[in-house]
Amino acid sequence: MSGIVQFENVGLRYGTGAETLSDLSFTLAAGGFYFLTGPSGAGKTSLLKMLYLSQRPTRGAIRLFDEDVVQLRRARLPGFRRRIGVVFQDFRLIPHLSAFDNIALPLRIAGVDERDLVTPVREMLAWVGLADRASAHPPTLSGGEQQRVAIARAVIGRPEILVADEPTGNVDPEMAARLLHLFDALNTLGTTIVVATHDIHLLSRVASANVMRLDRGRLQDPTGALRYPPKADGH
Ligand SMILES: Nc1ncnc2c1ncn2[C@@H]1O[C@H](COP(=O)(O)OP(=O)(O)OP(=O)(O)O)[C@@H](O)[C@H]1O
Repeated sequence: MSGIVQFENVGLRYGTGAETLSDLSFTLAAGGFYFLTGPSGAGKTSLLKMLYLSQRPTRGAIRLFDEDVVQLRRARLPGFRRRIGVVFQDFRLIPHLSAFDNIALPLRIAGVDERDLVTPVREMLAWVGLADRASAHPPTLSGGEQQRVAIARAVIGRPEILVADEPTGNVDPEMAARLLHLFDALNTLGTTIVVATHDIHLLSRVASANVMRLDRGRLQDPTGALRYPPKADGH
């Protein structure tokens, strides 16, 4: 098995300065749960952007769903992106759409019938604790509420990969645990999960999760756990 995501000697340089990310080589197994952690500025968001195809690497190879995506033609990008749910650090909700309509968006884009999307959207609103805010618009929601709408929108279409950048940064510990449970449930259904977080308390909450640590643009992988299959001796 080759993994759903493969990075091979990937490097990223913004402009003409030093590389922001260097020598990234790892494989994520389909159906795995991965945390990406590391200090502020280590490059977590930059790595995720390459994974969800909003940033091309300056060197190296990236394969998604068993296809080389570095030289992907622009016309093919939407097809790949539809298979990846993204929770952006800055949410990126559509301000003139209600919470309900923001969450319904991926289903509408996928052509789901209006009659069939009401129940899943309402269930998702309830799951993230916003059942009574369905008609509220993002500018009238708190940061934590907006974050929960963003998470609901990212997971509702059951993407093959879910990428979440600091998805619990604006919520209290109880809600963070609930959201993580939602990711875990999605993972059980087969979605590969990648969560970038500063919050080291989150890391122990998903027993099956692998932890990827970035430090100054390099991945720390002393045990080789990011290789699939893992090394036979477990070290
Ligand atoms: N578009 C860009 N142009 C130039 N430099 C950038 C750009 N995006 C990020 N950087 C730089 O790349 C480095 C890594 O940033 P990145 O946002 O990936 O780190 P991070 O680990 O996600 O940080 P944080 O935890 O604070 O969100 C930083 O030094 C940042 O200033």
